[in-house]
Amino acid sequence: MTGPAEPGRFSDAPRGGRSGDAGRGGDRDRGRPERGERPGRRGDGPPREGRFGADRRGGVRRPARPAVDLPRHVAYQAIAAVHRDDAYANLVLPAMLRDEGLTGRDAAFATELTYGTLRHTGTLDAIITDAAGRDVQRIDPPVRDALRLGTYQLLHTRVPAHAAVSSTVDLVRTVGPGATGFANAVLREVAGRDADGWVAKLAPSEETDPIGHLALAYSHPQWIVRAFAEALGGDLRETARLLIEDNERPPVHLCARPGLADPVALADEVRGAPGAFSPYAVYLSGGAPGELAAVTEGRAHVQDEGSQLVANALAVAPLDGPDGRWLDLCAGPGGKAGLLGALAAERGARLTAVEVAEHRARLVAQATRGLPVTVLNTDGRTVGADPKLPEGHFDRVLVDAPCTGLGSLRRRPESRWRRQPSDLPPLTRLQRELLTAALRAVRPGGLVAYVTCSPHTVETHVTVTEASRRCGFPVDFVDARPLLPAGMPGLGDGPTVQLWPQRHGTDAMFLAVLRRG
Ligand SMILES: C[S@@+](CC[C@H](N)C(=O)[O-])C[C@H]1O[C@@H](n2cnc3c(N)ncnc32)[C@H](O)[C@@H]1O
Repeated sequence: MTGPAEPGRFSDAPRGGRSGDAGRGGDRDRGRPERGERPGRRGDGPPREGRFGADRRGGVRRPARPAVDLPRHVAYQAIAAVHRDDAYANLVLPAMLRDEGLTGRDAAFATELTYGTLRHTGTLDAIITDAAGRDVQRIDPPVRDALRLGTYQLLHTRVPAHAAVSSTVDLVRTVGPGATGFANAVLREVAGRDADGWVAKLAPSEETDPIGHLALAYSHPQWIVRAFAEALGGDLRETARLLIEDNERPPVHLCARPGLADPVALADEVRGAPGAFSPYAVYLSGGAPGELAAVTEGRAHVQDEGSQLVANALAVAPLDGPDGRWLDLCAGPGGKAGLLGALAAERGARLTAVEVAEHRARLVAQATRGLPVTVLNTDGRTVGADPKLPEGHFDRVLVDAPCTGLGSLRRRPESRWRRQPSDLPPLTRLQRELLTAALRAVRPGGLVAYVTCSPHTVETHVTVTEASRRCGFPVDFVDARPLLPAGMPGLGDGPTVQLWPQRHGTDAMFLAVLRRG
């Protein structure tokens, strides 16, 4: 799966880390408007007109209540929307930044606070519970979100402690009046240790409970840490490196569409750098990718390099016989269909792109405009029943299956806390059904690439093994490693491939290539 780029001008944004090492937020409080000079919010918040307001008793002017500065206010609103309305930060935050007119460093600061607070929520909650002497779940939700934001600033940015505390107390004054004393006391307690000090106090012992330790130290649910550790063969050091990557701002990659853009020229055009692995990748170092001319003109699209690699692997896998009918069985929103469609155009092939959700099918149509792609808004499991999806018809088939998305947690900051182990059974059933449909759709001798943006072995190895065993056709595994660029490190023993953020700088994409006998 390819997620939208993290909003804001990420070149300016301070990076959050486990310790205060990476934050550069401290500078932000120097040279910024005094609190109260800028209005905090529209409508129901402190007045926009300035630092002094009219005394309610009439006439006499006195200092107004300090307002919350706009970046923190926006971050708070985004975090509250995620928790209150089940919103997605990568959708609500850009809209809020736009509505409030936040750009440049202010937008980057609001983005860092929002994403950082959401990623670290589990550990922030454990710290707040300890500091407050009461379960964080018993704190009024608006005050709880304000405390999370304040605690994140204290432990993961270089915002000076006094600024983190006072701005959070100001925020609590507007969202939970009556709790300012409580918030002040909790934050002062939090400020008594740094992030490492809190981990030392609260995390289970590394020796007796290594999973519990990593979960608290790097703010992931334990079941996810366990799944990562299993997929990494029990290597807990590498698991820790992966968890650290999940807490970083993700890179933004472009895919220079083959035949439409040259990656080296595109890298010059966007002041990026050609990718390390994908022949089409360009790494961006800043800017708003959606606004680049190459993207608006359809010469390139935003796509994680790992997604490019797995789609390209299907296209380059050796195949005997006809090679003109390609199928993408789970196409929305169209990232891989965009790349496969451009490759199909070069090779005289045609791609059928299937997507069950209507709005996502429309996105696929947009993403593949001008390419030899037919979009079908239907269920991929109807292969054989839908005349447009005949059995044994296609030469190359991609199944980029719906999955937990555990391989792209860095792009979806709240996702790790929303996902549950109970999501796995219905997802893996659907994955098996879609892969079985793909094996029905491909002709004998044709190829199926099964891809997930999750390294969870239940969604990867178990699904592929079960589906290929039970599909009713002879199926061979093709070694996927030679289908990736020569010299790419860390691809394991094959025949499947697992990419990793901490090894390859990509999302954790899984790839299995199957040939129908
Ligand atoms: C992982 S995403 C695919 C990402 C896409 N390949 C890309 O690169 O942009 C999985 C997609 O499968 C779609 N989907 C889920 N169930 C489906 C089904 N039964 N048939 C077809 N598409 C389905 C989802 O709506 C979602 O858009």
